[in-house]
Amino acid sequence: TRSTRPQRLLRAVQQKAIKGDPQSVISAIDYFCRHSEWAMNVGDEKGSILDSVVCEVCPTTALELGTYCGYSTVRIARLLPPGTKLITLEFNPAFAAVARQVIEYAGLQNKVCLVEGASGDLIPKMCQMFGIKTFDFVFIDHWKDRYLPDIKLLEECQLLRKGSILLADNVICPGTPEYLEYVRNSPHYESKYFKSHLEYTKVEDGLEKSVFLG
Ligand SMILES: O=C(NCCCCc1cc2ccncc2s1)c1cc(-c2ccc(F)cc2)cc(O)c1O
Ligand SMILES: [Mg+2]
Repeated sequence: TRSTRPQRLLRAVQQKAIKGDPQSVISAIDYFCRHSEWAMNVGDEKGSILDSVVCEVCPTTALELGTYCGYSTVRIARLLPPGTKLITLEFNPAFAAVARQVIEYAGLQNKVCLVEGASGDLIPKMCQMFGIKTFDFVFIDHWKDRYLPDIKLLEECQLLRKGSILLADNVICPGTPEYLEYVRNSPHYESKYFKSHLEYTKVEDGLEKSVFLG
């Protein structure tokens, strides 16, 4: 049977990147997506904004909603000091299977815990599954209509603390209007928009960074 796009992306990593070198994995995926097939990774332009926020926060506990092929997982995990854990949730088993191999190729499997399932089911189990009290950093990049319900769920489960940072992808394209309206008008968040472009295109998109004020 024909291969899938995530499988072709993984093959590009295995053929072009250096095992154990996260930067070469990132570059191989970006090259594949620019020159062979577009894929919905956060990409290099928004990816460097993601990098700067992760470096500023220096999280000890981090959550990613939406793993896909593991591109942003590798971007985040490569910046985390030893002893920190990135938990990443993926709904689609085929995406998760590819992401595990991409993360392992980058040599970051010891810093990442990939959990398969729906965010709405898994978020309430974070404490019992991982003993996580609160997340310092959350990268939101899954179903666009789940952004708002899932941050409300994070609040309800008391998984956010004063100063927790949320960084949301695609707030313009495909767009998350209800989420934006909420974090920009809620007294519980201080929000800032980082203008950029949809990965590998000239279409406007951006990241919204929101600090939970408690
Ligand atoms: O849908 C996108 N991303 C989510 C995939 C959904 C995967 C999920 C993970 C998970 C984990 C736990 N619970 C539930 C879920 S659901 C997405 C789409 C575009 C795009 C932009 C323009 C286009 F023309 C076409 C696509 C660009 C992007 O950067 C994206 O991130
Ligand atoms: Mg995205």
